[in-house]
Amino acid sequence: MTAKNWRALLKGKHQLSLRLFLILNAFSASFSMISPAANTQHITVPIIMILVISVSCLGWQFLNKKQLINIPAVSLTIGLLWAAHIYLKVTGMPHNDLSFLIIALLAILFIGSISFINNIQAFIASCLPVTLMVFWLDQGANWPRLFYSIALPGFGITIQHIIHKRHDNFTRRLMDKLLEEKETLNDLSMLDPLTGLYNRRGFQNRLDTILSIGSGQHYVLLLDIDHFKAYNDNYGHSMGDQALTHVSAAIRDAVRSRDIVTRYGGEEFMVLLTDIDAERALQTAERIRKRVYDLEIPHLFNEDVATNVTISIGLAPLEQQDIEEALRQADGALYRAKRQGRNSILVSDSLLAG
Ligand SMILES: Nc1nc2c(ncn2[C@@H]2O[C@H](COP(=O)(O)OP(=O)(O)OP(=O)(O)O)[C@@H](O)[C@H]2O)c(=O)[nH]1
Repeated sequence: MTAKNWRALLKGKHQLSLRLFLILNAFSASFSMISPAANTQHITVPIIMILVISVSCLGWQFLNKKQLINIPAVSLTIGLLWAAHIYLKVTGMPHNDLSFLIIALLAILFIGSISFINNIQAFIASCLPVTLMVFWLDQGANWPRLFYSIALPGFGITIQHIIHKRHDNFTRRLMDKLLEEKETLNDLSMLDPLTGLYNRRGFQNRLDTILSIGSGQHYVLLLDIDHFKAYNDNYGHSMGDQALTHVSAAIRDAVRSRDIVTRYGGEEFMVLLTDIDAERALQTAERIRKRVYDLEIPHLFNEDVATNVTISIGLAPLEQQDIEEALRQADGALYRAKRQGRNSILVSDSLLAG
């Protein structure tokens, strides 16, 4: 998951909180009209607007699931409308009703805190207008009680917000870690564990990238260790593994970083020389052959070839991005190199014809 996806997930979570906020406000506005907390004007313009806005936003969100509603704007608007409603109610009363003010304040704080536990800005936007209005209407007569009514939920939501933030951060870190490990596993699944070279999957992955860029001429080398069965049979499988590792490193060192070196089979390697001409490709093949020879890994059973480990190489051009055909041509050249005495490089018929 990318940081972008994470942000989208958080936005989705906030939109869900907004839905709860709208439902609670619609419910609360309807209830205030049917069963008002004080016997003054029941139905005010602000309370009708709260109901209309809440229901409209809910309907709009239901119809346009992918469109996000501006949460601070909606919560501030509803907060201001509640403040206006309270003002109209209180100014219609013969004297200030503290219990009405406290019930109104607690109701708004309850809706804000239960909906926006993970969105402190929206909580403030929805509750601040009412809080200021209630303090202003009370004219400081009962400020300790009002302050207590705000301080308690305010403290609660702050602590809950911190806990939520910690949970979110923990989940985020956990996901980053899992993502990192997935990348590592992905990389590992593209590498041969013995030699550290690309395996066929890794090769295909790199090849796709190179072909999509699509510039220059590329050449394929197929390389095979000579009489490796005899090496294994006489020196043992574990020595065989060591020889494979050294040969792999020699091949890797003999080419450029942009070339792709692959363990193609047991003791067979493939190199894709990228963006290179035929002459340089042949020179590179010769450099590889010599590097392996110069390793001087003793191989007394290399029959008539040498007394150390050697490789044979087939070289073919990659034409029209047809890797299968290039490999077939390189394999033919490798086969002939083996028949003609090994420890040598032969080029494909297609290259000779060209
Ligand atoms: N030690 C070791 N040996 C391997 C591995 N993979 C393949 N081999 C051996 O490589 C040998 C390949 O032998 P062959 O295909 O008969 O060819 P060769 O003996 O090299 O003869 P030519 O290719 O004709 O020169 C087999 O003995 C395989 O067991 C490996 O991972 N480790």
